[in-house]
Amino acid sequence: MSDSSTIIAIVSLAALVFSLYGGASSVAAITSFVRTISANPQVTELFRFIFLGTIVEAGRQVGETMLKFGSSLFVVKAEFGTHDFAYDWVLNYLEHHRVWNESRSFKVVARNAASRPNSSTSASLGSTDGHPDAIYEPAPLTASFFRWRGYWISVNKSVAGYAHYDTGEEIGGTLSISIWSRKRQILDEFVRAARQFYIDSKVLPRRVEREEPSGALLTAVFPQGDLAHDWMLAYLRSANALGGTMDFTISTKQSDLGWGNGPKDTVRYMPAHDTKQRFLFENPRTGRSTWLQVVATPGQRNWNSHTESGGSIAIILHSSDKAVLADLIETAHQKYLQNGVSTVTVHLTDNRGEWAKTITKSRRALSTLILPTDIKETIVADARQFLESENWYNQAGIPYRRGYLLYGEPGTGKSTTIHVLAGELGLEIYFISLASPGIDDYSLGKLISDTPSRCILLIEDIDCAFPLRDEEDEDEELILDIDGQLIARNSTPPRSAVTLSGLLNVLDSVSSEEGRLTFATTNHVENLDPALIRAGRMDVKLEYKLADAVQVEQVFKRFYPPADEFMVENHNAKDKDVQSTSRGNLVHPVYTPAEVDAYAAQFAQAVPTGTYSIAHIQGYLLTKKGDPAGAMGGIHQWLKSHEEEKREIAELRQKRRAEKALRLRLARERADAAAVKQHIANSDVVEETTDLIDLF
Ligand SMILES: Nc1ncnc2c1ncn2[C@@H]1O[C@H](COP(=O)(O)OP(=O)(O)OP(=O)(O)O)[C@@H](O)[C@H]1O
Repeated sequence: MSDSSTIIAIVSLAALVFSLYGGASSVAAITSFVRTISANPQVTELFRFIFLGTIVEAGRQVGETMLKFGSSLFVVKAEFGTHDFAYDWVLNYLEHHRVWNESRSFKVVARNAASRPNSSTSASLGSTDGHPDAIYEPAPLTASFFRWRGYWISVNKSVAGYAHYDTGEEIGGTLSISIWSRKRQILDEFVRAARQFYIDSKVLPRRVEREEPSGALLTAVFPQGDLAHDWMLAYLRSANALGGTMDFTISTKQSDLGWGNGPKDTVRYMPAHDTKQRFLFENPRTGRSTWLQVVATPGQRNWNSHTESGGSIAIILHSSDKAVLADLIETAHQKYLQNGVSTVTVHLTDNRGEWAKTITKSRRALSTLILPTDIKETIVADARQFLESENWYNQAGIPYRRGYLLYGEPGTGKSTTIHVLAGELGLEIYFISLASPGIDDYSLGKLISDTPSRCILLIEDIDCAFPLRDEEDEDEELILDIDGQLIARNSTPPRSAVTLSGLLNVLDSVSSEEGRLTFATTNHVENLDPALIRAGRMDVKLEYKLADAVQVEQVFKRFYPPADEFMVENHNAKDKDVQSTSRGNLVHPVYTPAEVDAYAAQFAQAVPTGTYSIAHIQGYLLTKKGDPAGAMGGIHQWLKSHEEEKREIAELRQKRRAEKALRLRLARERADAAAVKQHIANSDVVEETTDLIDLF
């Protein structure tokens, strides 16, 4: 059928339909109209063009379908969603291969390159000018081709859902790759290579939310107040966990634990609350690395005890292997034991009887504590075992608490022992002096209930509270009026407002059954009430004596540790005055360990055993810093002058005591005389005498 006859047929058909509704006259009009336009060659041409177009389009669609079918046999395709780790592997790998290098279409962002997880295509415009870098990213919808191991691969990055405001990381969107090969395993190889490259290059992974369900992640929460929380904190500090964060809280408070800095720094950097730190956990057992994400949630601050509770550290492990989590906890524990706790925190009270101040002291090594035999190891083991035996105490129905009484001469190491122990066990010290103003039965109870469960409660000089009433204190001063009447007693040490029953109540209270170690120290154990020191309240009693020869020798050696390498190298010079070196600000001659040992032995022989405290000896040695020969040479003179000093003090004391006794006697005599006078004045005898006198 010719084109024109087709048109005539179509139009006639339309005319027929129209005639059914429009009538015969209309049909005739339309038929004549169709005839007229079909005679027009331009109209005929137009209809021919439409017809041909329809055929071409149908052919194209058939061809495309066949091409798709054909290419599925020769091309392997894969799609990666931005919300998955596989996306990060592939994107990182593609960027490394500079796939977008030849591109003409970019998205440019201004950002600090260090904060970008995937920024290898960044074009640095200079980061030293105080402005962020420009980072070139492939524009979405740009297809790129590159060759990989002999295969052509095309890459297409679809429009991202949106970019995270803080990090610039894209959320939503996809990345599709097509590998021009019939072999499926090329895709496997490509993904494996991208994954391995990602692991090796250790790029910062993107952040993930804790709530995000993912079979690729493990989440563990460490609640504040639990020991494992402290282990993790110690690990985060040592691993410089702030490496991946841009959000900090800065503190100059010594009590705040910085995560990325040593304890000696004056300014501490801490992660801003609720931000996510990412860093690599190097597993010492397997030698492999796993990315961690850390979220620290602060707890509620108790302004009385200056403690925090209810917070947590959440760890998201970029691994689904639970053994990695176990390894992480073990590593953190080891780190905590090695050097995690480098300071000891001590809480002090104010004069209103409240926890007011916190100070930190450097941790003291166990080796610096000099006690006879193995007392220190025993006490550390005892406390450690107690802390690990909560279940046992609960099962046995025994209150979970332990009391230690350290008694003996001043300066023999009682306080030092507690300091060392706190460092060893990673516990904080809550220090109460019963003689402090503001401490009475009520405030004592409140203070103790405000302490956390795992801590050391230190009650120093506990005897201040309970001097025996029937024994007169030798330093007591009686204040009498002019008539010898007793006005007041003035005595040292000061009396405490705490009563014995108040203290016993506090020690026995339910709140003190939560794994707390109570330490009491005294120089006068004989003054303590037996009820206070009975087992159950004071379970371990340790006597501290004045130094014996072994201890004296050890203190000496501690003062003059072995020479460092520099000193040893120079030791062979003949003239000791010439080969001096400096330790701190002191310039002193150099001595070998053997020489120091010999001086130490002589020194220990010279000091009479059981006569001086370590604090005393330390005081003398401090005047001979870096000079063991001088220390040895001067000891006899020091002992002599010390003995003289002691004798003088004893004589003075004796004199004062005699004077006091005399004053007391005179005062009593005066008081007796005054009493006699008064009695006479009031008595009938006097009245009668007076009457008699009056009579005369
Ligand atoms: N056994 C010891 N080992 C190491 N150092 C000690 C020892 N005894 C005392 N010292 C040193 O002496 C100083 C005082 O010690 P410490 O305060 O522990 O004595 P103390 O027995 O508690 O005295 P006090 O009864 O007067 O409170 C500290 O600086 C400490 O370094």
